[in-house]
Amino acid sequence: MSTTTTGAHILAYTYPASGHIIPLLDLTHQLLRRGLTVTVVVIPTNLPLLQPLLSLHPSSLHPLVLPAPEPPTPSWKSRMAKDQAMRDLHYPLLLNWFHSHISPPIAIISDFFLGWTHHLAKQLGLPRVVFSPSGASGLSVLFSLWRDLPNKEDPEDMDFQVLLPKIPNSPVYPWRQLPNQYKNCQEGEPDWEFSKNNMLDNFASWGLVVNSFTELERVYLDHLRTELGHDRVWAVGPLLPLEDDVVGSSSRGGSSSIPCEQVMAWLNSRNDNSVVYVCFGSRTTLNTKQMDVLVSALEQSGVEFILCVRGLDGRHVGVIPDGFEHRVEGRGLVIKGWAPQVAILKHRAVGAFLTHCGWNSVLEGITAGVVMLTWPMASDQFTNARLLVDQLGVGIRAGENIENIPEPSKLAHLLVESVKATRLERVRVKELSDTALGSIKGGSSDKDLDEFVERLPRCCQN
Ligand SMILES: O=c1ccn([C@@H]2O[C@H](COP(=O)(O)OP(=O)(O)O[C@H]3O[C@H](CO)[C@@H](O)[C@H](O)[C@H]3O)[C@@H](O)[C@H]2O)c(=O)[nH]1
Repeated sequence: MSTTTTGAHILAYTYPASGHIIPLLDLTHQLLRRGLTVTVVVIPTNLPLLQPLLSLHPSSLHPLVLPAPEPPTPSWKSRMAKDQAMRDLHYPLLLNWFHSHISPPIAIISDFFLGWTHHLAKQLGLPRVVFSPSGASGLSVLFSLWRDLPNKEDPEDMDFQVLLPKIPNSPVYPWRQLPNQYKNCQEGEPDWEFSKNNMLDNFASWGLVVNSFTELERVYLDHLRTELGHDRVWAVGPLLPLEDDVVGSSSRGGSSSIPCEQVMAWLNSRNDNSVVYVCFGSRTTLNTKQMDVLVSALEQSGVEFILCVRGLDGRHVGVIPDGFEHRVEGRGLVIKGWAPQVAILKHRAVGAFLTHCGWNSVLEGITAGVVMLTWPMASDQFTNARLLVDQLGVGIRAGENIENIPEPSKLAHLLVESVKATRLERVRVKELSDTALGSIKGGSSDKDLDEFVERLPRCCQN
């Protein structure tokens, strides 16, 4: 890592969802360590997430708290409606803030769901850098969909095959597995126009920083360079809390519902690679059938496990049946709420991870060197699962959303297999873990980050 002496000031604008804000804050940490000054835009509820970083960098990190848009009654019609309201509220506030700042940022880095910031940056005469919390393969699919706009004739045909021949390995997806923002809205609707423009604005931006590493997704990164028509694409992942930052890894993205020490003590008494960690990210809830299958498989399997579950207010979701925790007492730990995921995955006792394949979970699982049982549910997760199983050989297919819910006995068998020492996936994922760690410790991602930081002040002189 090189430390810049320029102290350039940049604006990092986070999208308010855990899977998006966590990696951008980890990137901010890296930029601060390289000597940049960073103003981070957050909505009030996310301000506490900045606290660990603020205590490490009190003079070079500045929060800029902007209000969240007021929800209409009864609530938002769609995520896109909420995103548009945020744009309408934040755009003029940011413009004013820039104009009144004595030493304003020289560049804006913002999440790919904030494509409209391209126009703000343009109006200010600044470069905008896209931050992708998804991998290069997932992003390639999103770009390809919004550029080529594939459509199906029969609106009911969820099995309609969508061919994406330009992307490496020419993937084909059934319509049902396309990201919601694309498959659930119709051309001509306001949501559609907003989503399309918001995504295509990312194409027009100055640069792209991806939470991935070259050795993991080389062909997709190259594909993105070709599609964008320039080489200002930097792979800087896996973005993680620093290894020596105990606070960072135990409270990343939120405070744990159970004290982290209690979870670590539980894991300390287990054998190496014996425990399966089960978690479906920050927002996915299981329906009743999915939950029934999962708990019954965990019971049948006899494996040791940590199960992290969450329910979202007002949603009809599967719940853990009465008596389950008692029946698995001694070999299963249930965390209701937020789990210290990175700390759990890094523990030597954890050997496998049943995951929905959110990209952060994928990178955290790879870095920790655990075998992944894949059960993708939505957005880029089907792409991520294919990468893990078919291309990297470090994952085992377990399920697919509601269309492919495994039999409890089949899932129980996979849980047992996933912690076996002899599985080839374990050998491969350990190697990939070494490569991932090498990339951020002086390797490809470290170099990309250095180059990105060096090019920032220069890009502003052009
Ligand atoms: O109890 C929990 C649950 C989650 N996490 C963390 O929260 C993040 C979750 O991110 P991810 O695994 O990517 O899942 P989602 O929250 O579902 O992420 C959304 O954003 C990702 C990045 O774009 C996409 O890949 C996903 O498909 C999308 O659902 C990870 O860092 C986890 O370590 C915890 O620390 N504790």
